[in-house]
Amino acid sequence: MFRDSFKYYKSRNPVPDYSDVIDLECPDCIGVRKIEAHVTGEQIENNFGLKLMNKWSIYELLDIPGLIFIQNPFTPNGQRYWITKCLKDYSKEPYKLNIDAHNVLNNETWWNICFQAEKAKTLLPKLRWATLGYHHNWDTKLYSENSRSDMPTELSGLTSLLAKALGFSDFKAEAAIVNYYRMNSTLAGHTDHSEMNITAPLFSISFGQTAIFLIGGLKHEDPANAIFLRSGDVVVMSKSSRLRYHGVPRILAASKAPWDDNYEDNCEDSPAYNLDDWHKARTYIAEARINLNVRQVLKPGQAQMLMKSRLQGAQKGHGLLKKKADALQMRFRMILGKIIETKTLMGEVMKEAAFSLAEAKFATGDFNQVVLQNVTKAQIKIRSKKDNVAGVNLPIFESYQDGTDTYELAGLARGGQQLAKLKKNYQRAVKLLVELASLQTSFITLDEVIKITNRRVNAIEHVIIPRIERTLAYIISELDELEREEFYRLKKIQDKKKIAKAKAEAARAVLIAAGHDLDATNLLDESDDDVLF
Ligand SMILES: O=C(O)CCC(=O)C(=O)O
Ligand SMILES: [Fe+2]
Repeated sequence: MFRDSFKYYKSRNPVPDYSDVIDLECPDCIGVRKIEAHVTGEQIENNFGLKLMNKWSIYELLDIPGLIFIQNPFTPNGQRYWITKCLKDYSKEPYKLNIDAHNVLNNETWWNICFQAEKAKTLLPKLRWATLGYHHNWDTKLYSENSRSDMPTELSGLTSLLAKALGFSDFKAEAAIVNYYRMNSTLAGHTDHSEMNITAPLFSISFGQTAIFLIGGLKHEDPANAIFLRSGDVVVMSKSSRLRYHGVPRILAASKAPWDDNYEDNCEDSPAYNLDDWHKARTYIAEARINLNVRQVLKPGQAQMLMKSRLQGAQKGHGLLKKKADALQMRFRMILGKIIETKTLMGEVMKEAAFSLAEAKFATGDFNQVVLQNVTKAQIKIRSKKDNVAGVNLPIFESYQDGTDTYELAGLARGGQQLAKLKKNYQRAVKLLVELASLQTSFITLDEVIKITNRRVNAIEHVIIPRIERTLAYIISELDELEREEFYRLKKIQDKKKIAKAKAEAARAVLIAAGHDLDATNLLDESDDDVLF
C-alpha cells in the first residue's frame, strides 16, 4: 500500500533498506524496456543543455505502462544552467512563491538576499515552491485564466524537445511547479489531476541531491514502486501512469555531482549562465534537490476556443458599456438643461420672494421676533429617493410640508395678505432650491460615472480587444505553421517513397533485362511500411 511504503522510506529510525529501490543506473536493472528517441533535426538549433539524443538512455517501466524515464540527458553545463535558472529566475516575479504570503522579502527577490549571513539560516530554506505559467491554486486545486504568467520560453522549449523525442509532438508547456527540497523535505502522496488535459504527458525533471520517488497505482491501496531519481533524470508520466499516486518520501545525499563533471559535447551553443550566480547555486544544491514539474493544462484547441470566447465577451462587454455610457450621457444632458432652467427660475422666484418680504415688513412691521419665538420644528422637510439610470443610483431630494402652519395667526392684525404672499413665495423658493440641490448632486454623480465608463470603454476598445486579437492571430499562425510542417513532412515521406519505388523498378528492369523470371517473387511490394526518417 502506498502509505506503508511512504512511511517505510521516510523513516529515520530504523533506516530503510534501499535494495528494492529501482535503480536505472544499475546495468542489470530488470523490469524495464529500453526505447529509442525519435531523433528530430531541432536539437541542432538549440540544445537546451541536453546531450545529443543518440546518447540518451530512455526506459519504460514494464509494470507501469506510460512511465518513461530518461537517464540524465543533460550535459554538466546544462545542469548548471538549469539549476541557476530555477534558483535565480524562477524564484521571482511574475512567478508565485510559497513565501509571498510570509511577507519576508520586502520588495527584494529571494535570490538577492537569501545568501546574506543572517538570512542563510532562515530565508534560504523557506523557499518550497514556485509556480510558473498557469499558477496552480493549492487550495482549490484549479487553474484559472485570471492567475497566470507567461511560461519561460526556454522551459517550454526544453519540454517540447523532450516531448518530441518521445513522440509527443503536440505537447505544450502551460504550467510548471518548481519544488525546492531540503535534505529533510518530503512530498506527500498525491495525484496531479487539476489539468483539464490529462491525456498530455507530465514532465518531471530533477536536479541536485537524489530522491526516492514512490509511484503507486490509481488508488491509495495499490502497492507502490520506489525509484531513485538523480540529478538530471527526467520522469515522464504519460498515458495510464499520468494519474497514478506518487510522492517523495526521502532525499538522499547524492554519491556524484554531475553538475561538476567535465564533458565534451561538441555543441557550440550550450546555454550560458553567470559564473558568480552558479557559485552560489552550487552551495545551495549541495544540500538540496530541485524538481521542475511541467504540465499542459488545456486540451488541444482549447486555447483558441478560450481566446475566441474572451474576444466575444470583450466585444459584448464593450457594446453594453457603450450603451450604458450613451444612456448616462443622455440623462446628463437632460439634467444640465434642467439645472439651467431651474437656476433661471430661481432668480425670478428669489426676486419675488425678497420683494414680498419687503412688502410684508412694510405692512406688518418687524415680525422677526414673532417668527423666532414660534419655531418648534421644521415644517418643510426633505425626503430622498433613488432613481436608477443604467445601473447608476441617482439621489432625488423632494421637499414636503410636515404638519400644519404654526404661523397661521401671524399678521391677523394687519398685513395678512402680504404675509400669506410672502410665505407662498418662500415656499416656492425652498422647493426650487431643493430641486436644484437634487439636480446638482445627480450632475456630479453622473459626471464621475460617465468618466469611469468612458475609460472602461476605451480600455476594452484600444487595449483588451487588440491584445486578444493579437493572441488569437498568434495562435492561428502557430497552428498554420504546424500544419505546414506536417504537410512538408508528409510530402517528404511521399518523395522518399517515390524514390524507393523508382529504385526498385529500375532494379527489377535490370533483372528482367538480364533474363530473370520475376513473376514468382514480387519485389515491388506495394504495401510497404511508411518510411520514417
Ligand atoms: O519532486 C518530485 O519528483 C515530484 C514532484 C511532484 O510530484 C509534483 O510537483 O507534483
Ligand atoms: Fe506530482
